[in-house]
Amino acid sequence: MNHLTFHPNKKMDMIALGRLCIDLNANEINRPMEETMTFTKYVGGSPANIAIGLARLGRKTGFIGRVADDPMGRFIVNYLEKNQIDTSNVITDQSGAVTGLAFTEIKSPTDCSILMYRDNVADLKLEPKDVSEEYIKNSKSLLISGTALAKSPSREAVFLALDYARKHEVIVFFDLDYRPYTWTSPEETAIYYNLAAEKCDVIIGTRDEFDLMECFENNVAHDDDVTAKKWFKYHAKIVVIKHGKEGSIAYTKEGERFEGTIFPAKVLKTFGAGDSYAAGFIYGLMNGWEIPRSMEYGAAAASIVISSHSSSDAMPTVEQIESYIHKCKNGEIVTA
Ligand SMILES: Nc1ncnc2c1ncn2[C@@H]1O[C@H](COP(=O)(O)OP(=O)(O)O)[C@@H](O)[C@H]1O
Ligand SMILES: O=C(O)C[C@@H](O)[C@H](O)C(=O)COP(=O)(O)O
Repeated sequence: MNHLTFHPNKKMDMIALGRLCIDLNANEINRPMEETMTFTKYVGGSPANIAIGLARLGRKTGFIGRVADDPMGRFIVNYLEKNQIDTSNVITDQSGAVTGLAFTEIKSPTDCSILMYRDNVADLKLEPKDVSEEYIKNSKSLLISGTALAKSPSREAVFLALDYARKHEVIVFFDLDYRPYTWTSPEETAIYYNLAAEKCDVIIGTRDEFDLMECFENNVAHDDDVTAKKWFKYHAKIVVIKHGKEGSIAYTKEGERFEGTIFPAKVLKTFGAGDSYAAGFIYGLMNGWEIPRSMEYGAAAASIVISSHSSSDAMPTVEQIESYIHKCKNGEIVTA
């Protein structure tokens, strides 16, 4: 069944909007931050990671965002360009804002945390005037991430991009990507997340993220079916609820429900799972695949990334995913 219709005659496959940051991932794994001495630098930020993931899979991808006018900002733009991501709509901020940093602590493969430095960050300085109607019109899809809704003017820029997408039949993916640091309160988050989600075709989030959005509702059982149904009254065609190593569940407006399993992984760290899952899943949908096959691709991409040191640089190619799935099905890769 064809759940999404991507416009066939558009130049770009996906434009991502929002956060372009730096991840500093601990080199000394299995240690708390207090004892971690060295880090490796990567491009980071959820929408950046997803765009890199989709570009690695061969899709034509672009970005709308702001970077700081500093060497970190230039590192990000160079990296996107090296990965064939169009940066014509990435603006260098001149307000003195800085690049957002995420230091990761890997205490154990299952106990990871992220320490974010996000005061006066360039990505949240994105303005409505930075969002080009023409650029969005020429893309088959738009990806927004929840963090870009955290503050003005980035918040207004997201809503303008959503209006342009609706006007020009651009499919919108919403990765909820909740990061508490930049929000004032859970209530504020819920209100803006709900307003944005009403306009999106595909909503992807963890159970915790949907719980946050439902803070004014009565879904005490945290029931995925209830969550998904709500969105089909609006614009959504597909809702995906992720459950970490328990896998994921996808719902469609037509009433289908698909359970996605996971692939084995030699887990180094858990972050990066969601972004790689989104890249693989979106790739499948854009190929016109059925939802279970798209979920399988997302889950395989996630297993590859959580078995690697980075979230962005480790994004796999089609060949890597195919080979991973093949090896798992042959029993050559098993959970560590
Ligand atoms: N420990 C794990 N082993 C294998 N796959 C995993 C593991 N954790 C997550 N995944 C995969 O990554 C997907 C997204 O992970 P999840 O943790 O739910 O998202 P997020 O990283 O956004 O919190 C899962 O649906 C699953 O396919
Ligand atoms: O999103 C960030 O700013 C940090 C990411 O780059 C980081 O790699 C990460 O946390 C990925 O998150 P996930 O894919 O949602 O697990």
